[in-house]
Amino acid sequence: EQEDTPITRFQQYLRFRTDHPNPNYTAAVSFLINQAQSINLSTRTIEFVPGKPVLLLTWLGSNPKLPSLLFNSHLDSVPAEADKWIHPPFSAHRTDDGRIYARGAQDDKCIGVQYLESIKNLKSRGFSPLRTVHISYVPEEEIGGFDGMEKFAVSSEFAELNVGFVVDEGQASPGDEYRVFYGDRTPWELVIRAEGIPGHGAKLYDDGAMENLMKSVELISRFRETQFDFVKAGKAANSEVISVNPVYLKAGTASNTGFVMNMQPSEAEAGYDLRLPPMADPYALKKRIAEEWAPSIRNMTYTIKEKGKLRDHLGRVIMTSTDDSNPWWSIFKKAVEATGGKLAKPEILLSSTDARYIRSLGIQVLGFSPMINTPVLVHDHNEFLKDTVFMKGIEVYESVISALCSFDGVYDQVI
Ligand SMILES: CSCC[C@H](NC=O)C(=O)O
Ligand SMILES: [Zn+2]
Ligand SMILES: [Zn+2]
Repeated sequence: EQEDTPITRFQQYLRFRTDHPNPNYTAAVSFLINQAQSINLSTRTIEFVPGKPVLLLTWLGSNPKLPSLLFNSHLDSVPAEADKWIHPPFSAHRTDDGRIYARGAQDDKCIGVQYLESIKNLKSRGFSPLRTVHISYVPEEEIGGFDGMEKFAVSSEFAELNVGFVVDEGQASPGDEYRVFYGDRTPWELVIRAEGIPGHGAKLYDDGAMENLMKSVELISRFRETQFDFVKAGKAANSEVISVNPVYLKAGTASNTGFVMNMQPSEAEAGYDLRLPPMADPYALKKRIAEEWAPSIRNMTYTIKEKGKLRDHLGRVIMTSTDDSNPWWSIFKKAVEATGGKLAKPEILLSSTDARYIRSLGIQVLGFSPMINTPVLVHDHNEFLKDTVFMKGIEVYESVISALCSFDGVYDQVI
């Protein structure tokens, strides 16, 4: 007979194929609904986009008028190159020394199961919450959250939850202090295009498209170096500077065998993954792009797709305060410490999570995944989490959830 333990339940959840590019959410959501019903949580599925469900679980508080708490995770994961893994990425194989290998083991199916397991334990001890606790499972985070959290966050269903404070995913910590994140970087998809005079490949002339584009590519590389130098000099963390990384180059005239080699093309284009930390000045950067990186005098144009906002509706920079003026922070910190854990200095996250959509509503979010002594393997081959770390995480959430939902203070929105 198959065992049924928190670990086997974690393994079951990891085996659902919610990896991109074709995540199947149906089976994973039914599994979670079953788990939730077995501990008497109410369940609700909302499809803002058909086939892309948001699952919402609720544990009603004794004072449901108080702003609620939301614990969020995403259902989807990035793809895995199975042949490059030492154990198949969807087998959730557990080694003799307790490593559970699976895509999603760290990012972020661990927290999705830990939330449920910790509530199960709290319930079995007879604990009941003062504030209502919600758990959400959203689709599409890994590809930007546009059909997931972005729509959920602005929905009437979300507004009705009256959320006061949110905990979302964080990242593993190789050391023995838990990492916690008070802000994300905002992604911009930047494409620069150059047009120019076409001509014979043998001729030297000004204003060719490739020449125009390459000048910009060099300028952008130089800017990238200045940002990276701050990091290398120890003046800023990687996540505190603007990163701009080339992700594609497109130019040339196609031939049957590849490219026509004696023609200088009339169009050329480059794409960048650009990330802005919350404290960056988006206007200054846009000016730089317009005047230096894609100036019309060099026949250049550009598009920026902003995948999230840097400021809330009142124009405030979107960050969660992590000092003792914020009672949610103090309660969270003490709750982690009560389990014998220590928090590292709060950080900005290098990448971007769904937390940015909630922060842009003016609601505070901390990014937290309780994994210490664990190498950071998000989106990497051989992603794993140790069983002991997973089990300890359940205990940490028991402490965090019970402390936050017992907070009876009046300071419900301290930004
Ligand atoms: C364009 S938003 C993409 C969101 C994605 N999140 C996790 O990796 C990221 O690249 O950070
Ligand atoms: Zn994630
Ligand atoms: Zn991810």
